[in-house]
Amino acid sequence: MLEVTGLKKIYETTGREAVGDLTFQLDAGELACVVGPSGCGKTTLLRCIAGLLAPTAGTIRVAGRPVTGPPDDMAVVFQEYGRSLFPWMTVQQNVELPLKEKKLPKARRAELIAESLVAVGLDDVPRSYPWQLSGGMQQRVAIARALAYEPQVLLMDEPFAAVDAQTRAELEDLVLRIWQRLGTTTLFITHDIDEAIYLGRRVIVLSSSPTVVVEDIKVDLPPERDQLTTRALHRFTELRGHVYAQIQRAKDAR
Ligand SMILES: Nc1ncnc2c1ncn2[C@@H]1O[C@H](COP(=O)(O)OP(=O)(O)OP(=O)(O)O)[C@@H](O)[C@H]1O
Repeated sequence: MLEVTGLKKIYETTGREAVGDLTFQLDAGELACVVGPSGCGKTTLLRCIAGLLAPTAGTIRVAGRPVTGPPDDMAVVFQEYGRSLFPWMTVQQNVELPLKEKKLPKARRAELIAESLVAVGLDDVPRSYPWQLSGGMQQRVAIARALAYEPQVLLMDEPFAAVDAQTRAELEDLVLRIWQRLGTTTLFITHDIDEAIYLGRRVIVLSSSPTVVVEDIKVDLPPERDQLTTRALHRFTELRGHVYAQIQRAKDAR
């Protein structure tokens, strides 16, 4: 569903090689997390996949089609929910906007808005404005907007970095529930090793810039995740230690 092959990105303005040579694939329905040291090019990778930035070399394909601009069948949830929602539009209107772009008929739009707001637990505030909601609720709106769009691939760029720890745990479980129900191919970028292991069925560990894949780990934890019991498993601690060591090694190798 998603193929990144030999991706390289040099920022022309500074000559900085952010991404060196990245290759990985995601099968349809997979949920993989990407972790790496700070500044290792995670956002650069995401922008290239989302068609917002042209790679210097290499190719990205979604469902076999090369990405040359923002793909129709992809949705992105960014870290900064405050800046990704339109403050003059209600929750419902924010969710509806990309559906209008997709030229869906009104009745279908209404159905998708209702379903996605129920999925994120916001069906009681469709007529509120983003600024009337908490940070966690605003990020739920951004997730609902991505889901309503019914993307083939969902990209999430550190979506919970700006919310408090309790809201973060709730939103992580929300992502898992939705993924288990819809099976959307999801690439989740985070700097948080625990979050990557908790959510991911695979964790792709990146090196420092110029970035390569250091390791692609299969997370062999029970498929049903629980904030308390999963994180208390011996295997969870082992995986965390392993990923941490890999990232330290990647940093030291600079
Ligand atoms: N527009 C830009 N122009 C020039 N260099 C850039 C640009 N954006 C990012 N970089 C550089 O590319 C490298 C990777 O940055 P990027 O933001 O992709 O990393 P990141 O892993 O997302 O960082 P963080 O963990 O801090 O979120 C950094 O050295 C950064 O300074």
